[in-house]
Amino acid sequence: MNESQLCFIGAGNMARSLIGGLLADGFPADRIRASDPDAGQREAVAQRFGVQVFADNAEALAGAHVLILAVKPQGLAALARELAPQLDAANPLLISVAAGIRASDLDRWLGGNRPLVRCMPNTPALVQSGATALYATAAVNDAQRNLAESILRAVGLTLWVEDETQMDAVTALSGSGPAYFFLMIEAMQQAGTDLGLPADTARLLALQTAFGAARMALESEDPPGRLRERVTSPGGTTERALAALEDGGFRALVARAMQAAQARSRELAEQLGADA
Ligand SMILES: NC(=O)C1=CN([C@@H]2O[C@H](COP(=O)(O)OP(=O)(O)OC[C@H]3O[C@@H](n4cnc5c(N)ncnc54)[C@H](O)[C@@H]3O)[C@@H](O)[C@H]2O)C=CC1
Ligand SMILES: O=C(O)[C@@H]1CCC=N1
Repeated sequence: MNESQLCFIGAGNMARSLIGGLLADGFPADRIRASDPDAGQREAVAQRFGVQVFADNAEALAGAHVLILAVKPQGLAALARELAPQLDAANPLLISVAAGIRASDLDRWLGGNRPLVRCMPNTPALVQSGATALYATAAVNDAQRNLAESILRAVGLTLWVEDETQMDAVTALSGSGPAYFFLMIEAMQQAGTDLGLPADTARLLALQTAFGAARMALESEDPPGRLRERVTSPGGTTERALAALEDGGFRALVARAMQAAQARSRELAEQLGADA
């Protein structure tokens, strides 16, 4: 991605996470532009990251080699139709981060046969600890595939899926996943406070424990189940806690949550993809 100019269309949560992660990786701010109709969003991005911002998408994308479409799925069809006539001359690589929207629908809205990569990143990209699955359409050549991968790899782990339908499951797992862990941290912090700890102590212990467990699981050759067993002394405290979680249907609840997210991703594809 050495000389590439990147343009983010939509400067909200996901764009900011990607921009922040790219800058932390050493990507120069003067090669990133962002556009957003919302003045508050533009100001926030310009102030925080020092990138050039635009109210007008056409102005922002001039000269860009890569366009990252980071608007809500509901706004993607209208945006793609607006962009289509402006893409012919430069033929930039397009990267969509939108949940649900199928590459074939987006490609149709963009005028057809565009080099288009659909991906599902997550917000820990901000701290270069993201996880992104990518899917390329037939119009994407090897150089463009490498370019898309290098952009997302700069902010965390990347992997390609060859079967696009898997993107709905990826969205349910890693796209939405940070929110599940944040909820767990919130719940543990609250429970710690309720058990009598000062709020700051409960917060720090919950955060460091989540971080330590994730890091240990990542770095260990043992599966998480084995690591769990090593915390669980027979007749001890963890055993009681885990029994309460299992009795409460924790695993089934997680499965239900992810099935709901996958179903919503499919539903978005059906509802919004029908837009001619
Ligand atoms: N937030 C997350 O954790 C993740 C979000 N995504 C995807 O990223 C996309 C954006 O989500 P968020 O950043 O969370 O939403 P957001 O609402 O924070 O940001 C979207 C931005 O797009 C702007 N926008 C709307 N219409 C526009 C247009 N025509 N041209 C330019 N900008 C326009 C809005 O003003 C807003 O600032 C969605 O499609 C979502 O599915 C994907 C992975 C994770
Ligand atoms: O909640 C959403 O729809 C987006 C996609 C994955 C994470 N946030």
